[in-house]
Amino acid sequence: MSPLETPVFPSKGVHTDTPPVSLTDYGITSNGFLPEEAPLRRLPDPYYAPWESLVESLSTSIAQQTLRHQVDQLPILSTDRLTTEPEWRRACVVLAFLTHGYIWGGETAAEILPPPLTLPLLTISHHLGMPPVATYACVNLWNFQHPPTSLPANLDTLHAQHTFTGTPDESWFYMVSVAMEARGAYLVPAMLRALEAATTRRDCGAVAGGLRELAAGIGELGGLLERMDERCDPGVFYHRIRPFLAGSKNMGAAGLPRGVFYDEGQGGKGEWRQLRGGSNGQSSLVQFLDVVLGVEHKAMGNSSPDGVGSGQKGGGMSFHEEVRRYMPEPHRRFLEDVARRYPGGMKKAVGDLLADGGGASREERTAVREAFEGATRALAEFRNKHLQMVTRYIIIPSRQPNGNQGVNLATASSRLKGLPSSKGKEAEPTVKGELTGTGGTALLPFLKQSRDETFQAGQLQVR
Ligand code: HEM
Repeated sequence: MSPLETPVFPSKGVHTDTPPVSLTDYGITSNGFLPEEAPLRRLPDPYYAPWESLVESLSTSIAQQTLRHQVDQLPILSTDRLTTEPEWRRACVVLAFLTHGYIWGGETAAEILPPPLTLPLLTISHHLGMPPVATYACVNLWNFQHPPTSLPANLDTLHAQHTFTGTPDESWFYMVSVAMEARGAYLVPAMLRALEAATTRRDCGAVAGGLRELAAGIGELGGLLERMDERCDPGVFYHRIRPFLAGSKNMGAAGLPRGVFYDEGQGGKGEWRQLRGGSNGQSSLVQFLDVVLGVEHKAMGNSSPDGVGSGQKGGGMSFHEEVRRYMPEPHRRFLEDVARRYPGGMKKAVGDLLADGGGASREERTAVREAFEGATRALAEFRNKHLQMVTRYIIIPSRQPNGNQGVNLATASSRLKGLPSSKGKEAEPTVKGELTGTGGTALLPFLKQSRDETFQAGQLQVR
């Protein structure tokens, strides 16, 4: 059976090979949340040549500060000629790069996005079920290339199709995530089977085996994460790459007090929007691991309005819940359906197994408990590695002068503004100045809370 035919949600209590729902319904492939085939390199219809030629020379136009003028001259192209999903995704990648290049690629931030960008981008993002910005899907999931004989899990042969800076560091930064998504892909069907074994068959051997597999898989993801240092320089990341991924939320200090106006032409029609920037926090794979284990995140990014004019508010929602809106719609739906199908995930299922035994021996129950604790520890350790990386790539460079250029628009917004933390207190002034993530989060307290919530999930009540 191929991974695509793996039963996802067989009827409860019945072990059947006929899946009522399959992973393909959620856009999940044998590469997990990555597409099955490497993304298109170009839109096939020559009608889209104006977009393609601009994105091809993106880093040069940004460096020469000609991009805005070129975008302003673009014709307003229709999305009617996008016929397949890979084409819609390709169009999203192209316009997301052009959009962030337009906003952040000048002496001052551009507050107004022109109709040649906004009109097609709004239609495309609506089609894909994501906000009209450079999401994790645009810069990572749909922006890679690899040789035909290689697999996307092989980080050494992966390259980004597009970057803002033209640096190998930026390509590597994106490709580390792509390799992680590919490496973790097998965990999706494997963990659904383990959840099924825990909740319907109550098969201790399968549950313990699945959880051990999960711990090992997370360890591999952590190994890939640590390879970031090989080819992505922290100074290049902080001063040159990261500013382009910034959003329009909490960006007053960078010249976007109202966010960005998406000008839809027709005499001033349009909307001010405040949206998060591109962040790996939008990875569906990592959130899937949380759902599987039953990790509950309450940490908030911040209390600023989000999605102004769209009727959506960030307030009251945890960061993890909020960023699901930045995932492709089928992936978001998948996470919601899995959480609904297995409420409380493994934490609840393992707790139930341990509480009533279900005929399992003491040894079997001990094995399940230890495997569960090991898997949650592995995910918390992954988050610890990530925290260390954030220190190396954001906290330390934020103390050092920017040797490359005078103005760094997006980092200007990172200065301490006394953002409220999730506990309602002022954000911890751990490091003078730099405290917010590209998504606008009060950085270190938020990441530490996410890690601690993962450790807490491993504390089973039943003994
Ligand atoms: C140079 C490397 C990296 C840096 C500097 C970095 C920075 C950050 C920052 C600032 C946040 C806070 C949220 C936000 O601003 O949106 C964040 C969150 C997050 N990042 Fe990274 N990141 C890096 C690499 C990665 C990679 C490769 C992954 C793997 C997919 C990842 C996964 C996450 C996740 C899942 C969150 C949400 C918080 C959590 O669930 O623990 N990051 N990251």
